[in-house]
Amino acid sequence: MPGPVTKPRTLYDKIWDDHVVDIQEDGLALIYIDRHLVHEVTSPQAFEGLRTAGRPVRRPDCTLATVDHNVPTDSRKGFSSVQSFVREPDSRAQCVALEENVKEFGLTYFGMTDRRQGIVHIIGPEQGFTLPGITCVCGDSHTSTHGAFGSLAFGIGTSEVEHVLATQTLLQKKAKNMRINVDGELHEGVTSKDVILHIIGLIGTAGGTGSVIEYAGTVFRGFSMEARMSVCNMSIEAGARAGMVAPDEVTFEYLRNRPLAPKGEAWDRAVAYWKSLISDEGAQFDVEVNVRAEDIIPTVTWGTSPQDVAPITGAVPDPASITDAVKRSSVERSLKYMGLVPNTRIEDIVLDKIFIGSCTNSRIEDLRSAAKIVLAAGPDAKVAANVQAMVVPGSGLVKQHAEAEGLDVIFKRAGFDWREAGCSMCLGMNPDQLSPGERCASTSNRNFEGRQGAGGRTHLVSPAMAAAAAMRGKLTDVRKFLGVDINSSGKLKVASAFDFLNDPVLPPPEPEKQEPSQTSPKELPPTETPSGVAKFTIVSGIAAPLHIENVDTDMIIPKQFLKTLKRSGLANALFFTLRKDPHTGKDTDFVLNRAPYNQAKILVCTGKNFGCGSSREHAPWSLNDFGIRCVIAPSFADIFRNNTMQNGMLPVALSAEECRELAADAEAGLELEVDLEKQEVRRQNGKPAIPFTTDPFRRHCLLNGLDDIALTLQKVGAVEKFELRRSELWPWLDGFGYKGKKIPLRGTGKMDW
Ligand SMILES: CC(C)[C@H](C(=O)O)[C@@H](O)C(=O)O
Ligand code: SF4
Repeated sequence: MPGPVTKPRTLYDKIWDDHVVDIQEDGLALIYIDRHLVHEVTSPQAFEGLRTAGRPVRRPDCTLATVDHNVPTDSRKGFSSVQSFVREPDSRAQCVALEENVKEFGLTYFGMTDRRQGIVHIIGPEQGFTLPGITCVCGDSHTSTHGAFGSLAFGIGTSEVEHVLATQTLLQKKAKNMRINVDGELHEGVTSKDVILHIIGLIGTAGGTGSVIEYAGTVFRGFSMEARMSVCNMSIEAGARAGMVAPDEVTFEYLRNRPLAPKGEAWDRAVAYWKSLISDEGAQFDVEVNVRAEDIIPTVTWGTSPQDVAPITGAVPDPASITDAVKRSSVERSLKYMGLVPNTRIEDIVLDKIFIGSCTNSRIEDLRSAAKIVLAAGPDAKVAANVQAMVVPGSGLVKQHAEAEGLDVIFKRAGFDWREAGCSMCLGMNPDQLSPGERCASTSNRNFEGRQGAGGRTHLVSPAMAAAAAMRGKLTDVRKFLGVDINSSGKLKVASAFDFLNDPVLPPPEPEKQEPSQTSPKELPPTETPSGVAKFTIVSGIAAPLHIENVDTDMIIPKQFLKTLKRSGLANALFFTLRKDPHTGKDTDFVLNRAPYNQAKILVCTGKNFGCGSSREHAPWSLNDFGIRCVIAPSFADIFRNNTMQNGMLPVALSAEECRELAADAEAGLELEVDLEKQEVRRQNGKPAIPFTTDPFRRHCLLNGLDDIALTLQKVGAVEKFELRRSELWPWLDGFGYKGKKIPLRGTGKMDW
């Protein structure tokens, strides 16, 4: 008898199905989390929450912590303690808090004297903590990096960090399946970074919203793990929930013998399972994008969004040629911030700083590719006199590896600064920052306003392009160092990188309407459950209009305010760079500084993709502190939307037209009323209320002020049952540890935990 016909599934479908602990009728699932990475910026409030509720960490064996964002990258030769080494008091407080928390909760921790310390997204793969087929989370948006191993890896906010620490699960709605195929052969000098920048240029920073991207095609198959990680890393810049590449021999070879990878018989069992992790023939993707490898050439960004890309042979766009008014004004704004004149040739852009580092590009292969260009410039070639250049390896082990290969010597001889591991000038939470007006070619992933320092200007590039830029002092086509005949490799659709401005590859995003639920309130958890968050029923009051697209969370709250150990006190930090004049420190005329909008309870944004970028829950915290309880926009970035609802706030997605109408009401001084029970926005001008939809479970929780963690803890039986099954099917996921496998450490030889 023929067996049951199973529907072909995607790689994402398979990992999802293998992790569902419990599913509600409305499709919201409780999924098990196999690996949790923790860093000092997004965890203090989560640990504090556990402490207050008297909850332990459920799976310390599946949790790994390190310090990365705040650590100074100065030499640690004279290091004696975190207290004396981290001089900036708020940075120090976060590092010390993590040290205390890992001790109190019994977690594995790579501290500053441990050579395994580094950026979370570098150390997870390096240790074999990241494995194929797992779910992996971290309070950090670039957790998407780990999807390169064929895992479901995504960033979460601090409330969700607390949820995972307490329950080892998360409440999730299944995302859409999106596949990006890049086939053909890349031109010489074109790297994984150019590929992902090109893709983001094509689909835009909201192109992947609500989706998990699978990267497929010959180009990704041919990529090393390092290259796949750089691509998956920037999935978040494409708006996606996660990015992934199906595991193959390249993946297995990378993982073999890593300290935390399975060994012996467990390894064979694991590989057999990992080999099943491919999208089946005929599996359905909701969105599919095809890119020709030959169309990609070294790519850079010119503006303040990762989608503002241009081929190195191109020029800065001219707003005058853009018909769409919102896009035109966004390009004008970017060019003004970037200090660039329309039509400037990209190769004429002169730089002040070069940064080679970050979780996108600070692995050994990245450093090799940069060093190769330095060498190609000639044995005595030096960094151009007008620039300062720095290399920041992603982890202590990458640094050690690079030094063993002599890469440090190549860099130092040419005049690069060779630093210790950390996030460094990617974000500048430590002392490595751009000064106002300084222009930097950076191998990081975000070129937002003020990202690398207030007033700093960032051009995103590959490590090889960064090295070329360092040697020439301006943005430079790296192929000039490789002896490539640029004209012959270029029957290129050079305009393609600008095409998104007028001709998007993807259809414009639909407003986010939810399906009405089948779930009856009876089936939802009881309202007597211990309540932890503020209720949201009706909010009425002043609405502030905002006409910006892709409002990123760096813009909502800049990095200097992420150093807090609390969830409150952030009202003044909200939209800080827009609200304060950088020179005088005085209030600008930004909408939230003006009466009556300084009393706003609702924010109406007419641009799509509100809250994109970083996972910082500080963004909704600061909105809340300011008094804004509801944000209305055409679409929201996934992590931001979750974060708001964790804080008793409501994101309302309406069509662009409806948002424009409500913004017009706001501009006319008319108040709005948002009613979650009735799911409508009421207006004062006699026009009909505008209906909206919210996920039924979330609505129930908001209306009743329910705390997710308390609700999930009621399902502990299902979680235990799942864990038993997990131990049987995937035994290598349990109880990792370094017992008996201690890596000798520098200095005292003591472990940090
Ligand atoms: C600090 C953290 C919340 C943040 C992120 O989520 O991405 C940071 O890593 C960043 O790159 O902005
Ligand atoms: S994007 Fe930058 S700041 Fe964020 S984790 Fe990566 S290196 Fe650190």
